[in-house]
Amino acid sequence: MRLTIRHDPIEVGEYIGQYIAKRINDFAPTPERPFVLGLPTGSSPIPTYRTLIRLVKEGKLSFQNVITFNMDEYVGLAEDHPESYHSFMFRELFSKVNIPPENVHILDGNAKDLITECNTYEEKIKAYGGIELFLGGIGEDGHIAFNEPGSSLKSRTRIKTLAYDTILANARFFNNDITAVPHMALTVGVQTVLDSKEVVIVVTGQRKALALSKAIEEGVNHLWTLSALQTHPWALIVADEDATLELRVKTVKYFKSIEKVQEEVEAMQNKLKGLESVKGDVVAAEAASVGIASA
Ligand SMILES: N[C@@H]1[C@@H](O)[C@H](O)[C@@H](COP(=O)(O)O)O[C@@H]1O
Repeated sequence: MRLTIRHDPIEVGEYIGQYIAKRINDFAPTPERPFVLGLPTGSSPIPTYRTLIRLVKEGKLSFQNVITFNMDEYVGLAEDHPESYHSFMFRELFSKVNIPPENVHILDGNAKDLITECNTYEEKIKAYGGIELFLGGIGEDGHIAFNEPGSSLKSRTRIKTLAYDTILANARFFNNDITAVPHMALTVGVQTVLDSKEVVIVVTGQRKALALSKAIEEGVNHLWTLSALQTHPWALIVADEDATLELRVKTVKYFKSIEKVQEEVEAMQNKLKGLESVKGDVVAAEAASVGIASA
């Protein structure tokens, strides 16, 4: 697992937005081979979504061949309620990028048969060959998606009762009226997230500091479900300075030093690539001068 630290939520959003755009562009998705992206809601990913929207507007990124699967949705909240995750995603991202509506998948919290809805969701993900990159946030109690403390780390998409802390935390979106916050949700499971090829987690703000330390400085534990990420082969957490407040100085220094080394290695690789392409040009020019046609 890597931890990258940026100054504030805006810098975190810029970093993750650029990172995702690069992954999509390097993948070069086509209609036959789309890029499958998992997405979260919440306030934390908003700066990332703003970066993605800007990159699309600048012509540096396209969602034409991107398929999305959202993490979760409330049960029993009308789809057009301003706080439903359907409304959130449309407002914060989908209405502002060139994603075909049929490429978007969000759990239906009003489905007649919620269990079938969850099982079908898992099958749809599988049918696309799995998720390439899952972007996620965390709750203050360390939950990922709506996998509240005590969730099985092997869990899959299912119905979950929300923890009281989560209901309280989300009341800010419902005029601070906790009775208005749905008490149940459909959510992808911890294992659904772990099954994706790559996981990127955004953690910003002091509110998340304890959860971050529990997730990365202690063992894998179902009481802090994000900690399951320690078992993932390709995981990245991007945090702002405030979110690191509960981490040991040693942990922060360690991950910062790793990032520095990584940057040096990348700079060296780019330099070598540059040298190789210059070498390639020289060879091609020499070949042309002695009449060898290039293949
Ligand atoms: N189900 C969502 C999570 O996916 C999200 O990570 C969390 C944090 O939200 P915020 O980013 O607003 O703190 O909120 C909800 O619980």
